[in-house]
This record gives sequence, structure tokens and C-alpha cells, in this order.
Amino acid sequence: MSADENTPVGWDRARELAYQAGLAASAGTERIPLAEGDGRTLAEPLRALTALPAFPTSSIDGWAVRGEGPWRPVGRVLAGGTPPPLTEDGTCVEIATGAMVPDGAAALIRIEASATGADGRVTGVPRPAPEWRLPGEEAELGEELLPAGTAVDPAVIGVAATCGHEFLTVRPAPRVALLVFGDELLTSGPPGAGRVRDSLGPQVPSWLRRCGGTVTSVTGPVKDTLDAHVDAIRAALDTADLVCTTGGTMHGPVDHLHPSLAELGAEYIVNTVGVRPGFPMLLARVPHPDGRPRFLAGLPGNPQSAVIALVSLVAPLLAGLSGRPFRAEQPLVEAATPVPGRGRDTHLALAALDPTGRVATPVGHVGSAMLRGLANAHGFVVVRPGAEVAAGDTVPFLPLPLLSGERP
Ligand SMILES: Nc1nc2c(c(=O)[nH]1)N[C@H]1C(S)=C(S)[C@@H](COP(=O)(O)OP(=O)(O)OC[C@H]3O[C@@H](n4cnc5c(N)ncnc54)[C@H](O)[C@@H]3O)O[C@H]1N2
Ligand code: MOO
Repeated sequence: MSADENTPVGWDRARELAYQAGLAASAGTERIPLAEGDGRTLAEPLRALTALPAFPTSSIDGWAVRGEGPWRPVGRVLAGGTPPPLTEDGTCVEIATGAMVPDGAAALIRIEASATGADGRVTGVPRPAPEWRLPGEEAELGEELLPAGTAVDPAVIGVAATCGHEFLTVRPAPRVALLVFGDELLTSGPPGAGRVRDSLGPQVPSWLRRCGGTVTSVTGPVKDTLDAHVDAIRAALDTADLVCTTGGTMHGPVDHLHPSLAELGAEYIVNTVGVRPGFPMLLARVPHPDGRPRFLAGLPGNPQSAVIALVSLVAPLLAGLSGRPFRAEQPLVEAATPVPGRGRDTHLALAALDPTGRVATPVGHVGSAMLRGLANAHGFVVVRPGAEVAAGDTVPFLPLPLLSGERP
């Protein structure tokens, strides 16, 4: 085990190390049907299998005309067909939106801008701008539309379909197992008599999914013995790329995580981080008989600290494992009130954004053992080591991985 826990890793560096570790372990591709692509990551660039549009396409319902009017209708072109060319000046065909424009057509005239005389001939004036879309306007055949590493969302699925794909080549979704440690934890009923409700087992899987993980199992509370910890971690590693544990990251009488990692021959990537709350968080690489890299993220037991470890280490690791790009920079917002620093550590201060998304106000109830502040915040104001924030200062803001519509 290499990293030294007496010298915590800086918060930015820890995120970068987590991302790079994931990226280095990102491997393999899967070909999956388009409709199953939501939430996955492109493993290769998405290229247009045809020019887009693939043929000259009418944007209107009306007439395709050739030569000077009035025009004699000689047919009808509906969407879905291949029309014969218009060969004679003074003729036209009725055309529908989406239909292929026949060769020889000089202009399209909207139905509402046309009139049909008693002799059946059509008159009208085309608009100055062409009313059809030319092949290749949106994409050339073979053009790269999106790079590898793109997160697949509904729009990506749509553009893949429109240019001819039935399948996407994506990265395997990282599989994550959760182990909850702590004999003091209750899984039902109100806390009391020295026992607390497990608030991480129920919430962490949903955060993991929002970070792109596929949760394979949730186990716990795992008994507070070294053997039980080692057995649980081993079993979880069989099915998961990443095991997240909660609690036991310190060195109390029943904190068995570090001894378990030693027993499993793990190598620290990050062992404690210069961030408050959450500093005892860790990330380790754990060997497995099949040779494929496995990871363990140790989330501290204090519930807010566990979520901070998720956004600090687990989210970048999963981004790397998925082959996605990682944005180390945070968007800037204005702090509505002063936010204290935490000495030589980075301070992540829970805050809510105003409706413009540009002004952050720290929320209350933000002790590391509390979750009430978290449930009212959009993310964290990032106070750099040695810094203090004054009202009106411009500060980086790390958003929680919430879905659109959550916490409007
Ligand atoms: N001597 C010191 N003790 C502690 C320090 C320190 O610097 N020196 N740091 C404190 C900080 S900060 C944190 S964070 C915790 C981290 O502790 P562990 O990761 O070892 O976690 P536990 O001791 O198991 O639990 C801490 C706390 O959280 C509660 N907990 C644990 N799991 C859950 C859960 N699933 N749901 C709800 N609450 C949970 C647990 O009951 C404890 O109250 O160490 C401090 N100590
Ligand atoms: O750093 Mo602890 O992680 O504040 O609660």
C-alpha cells in the first residue's frame, strides 16, 4: 500500500487521481440496440451512415414546378417514394412534406401560395429561399457526429437513428456493489437507545445511478468484525468493478476497513483527502484472481461525508471507467453570504442556488452527521485551502448529481 494517510491528498488532485485510475481501467466495448443506449457512453465516434438528408427533401406541402408557370400537374409525389424526373418546362407535381424532390424541379410553391385555374393549371410564386433541404445539409456520409466518450442521452439515440444506426458501440456500464458497515445501524424504525437508522444503504445506490453506475448489490449492515468485512468485500468484488463501503474509514476499535484492505493486498490510490467534511475517504485498487482491475471506495460513516466522498472520488472514477471526459473545473457562481474556509483543507459548503442558477446561498443543518442540509442544497460552494469567501465573491460550485427537475 503506497499512499500515506498522514499527508492527505489535495481535493483537486484526489479527483484527478480517481478519474485517471478509472480511465486507465476502462476497457471493452459492447454493441447494444439503440433503445437500450440511454445512460451509456459511446466507445467509438458516431458517424453518419448516410448523408443527411439522404435525398433532396421537400419542407412543404405544395407543388414542385419546372420552367415558367402556369404549370400543368403531371403527378403526385408522396413521402416514401422515388419520383420520376420532371422533364418538361411548364409542368409540376403535387408534393408532400418529406417527399423526395424530383430531378428537374426548379422551385417548390406552398399550397396556400398557389391557385388552380379552371383549366387545372397551377399558378403561384415560390418563396425566395428554397423550400427543400439538400443532401448533406446536416451531415456528410461518414462524418463524425459525436466523439467517443459522449454520454448517450435521448438526443444522441435520436441522431444515431436518423442517420441509419440500429446499434451503438458503448463502454460496459461500471458495476458497483455497496457494503454498509456498522453494528449500530437499524434498517427500520426510529433511532434511539444508541442506535441510528442506516441512511446510506437507502440513498447511496440512487446517487451511484446518477453517476453512471449500475448497482449490482447492496449488502449490510455487515457485522463489525475483520473477517466479516473481508468476506463481504471479496464476495462483492466477484460481481462488481467498484465496491463502495460506508463507515469504518477511521481507526476506531471496530473500524476494519484499512486492515481489510491490507489483508486483500489493496493499493491505495488516495488515502484521506484534504477536504472537509469527508477527509477520511479513500480509494484503492484491489487485486482479483481474474486480473481485471477492481476498485474500492471507502466512504466515511458520517452521512454527509459519505456523499462528499461520492462526488469527490466515486463520480470521477465512474466517469473514467465509462471513458467519459472529466471536467475538473466547476462553474462559477456568486456567494450570497460569507462562507468560512477550513484552514489548509478545501471546504465543501452545501448551498442552494437561486432560480437564475448564478447565486449560491449556504443552507443550514450542514454538520457532517446531518442530511437535512443536503436535501435542500443544489451542491457545494468550493472554498479553496487557506481561503475565506465574502458575500458577493465569485466561487466555484460543485453541483450534486441531481437529475433535471430534481430541486427546481
Ligand atoms: N479520533 C478521531 N475520531 C474521528 C475523527 C478524527 O479525526 N479523529 N474524524 C471523524 C470524522 S470527520 C469522520 S467522517 C468519522 C469517520 O468515521 P468512519 O468512516 O470510521 O465511520 P464510523 O465510525 O463507522 O461512523 C461514523 C459516524 O457515522 C455514523 N454512520 C455510519 N454509517 C452510517 C450509516 N450507514 N447511516 C447513518 N449513519 C452512519 C456512525 O453511527 C457514526 O456516528 O470519524 C470521526 N471520528
Ligand atoms: O470529515 Mo468528517 O468526514 O467531517 O465528517
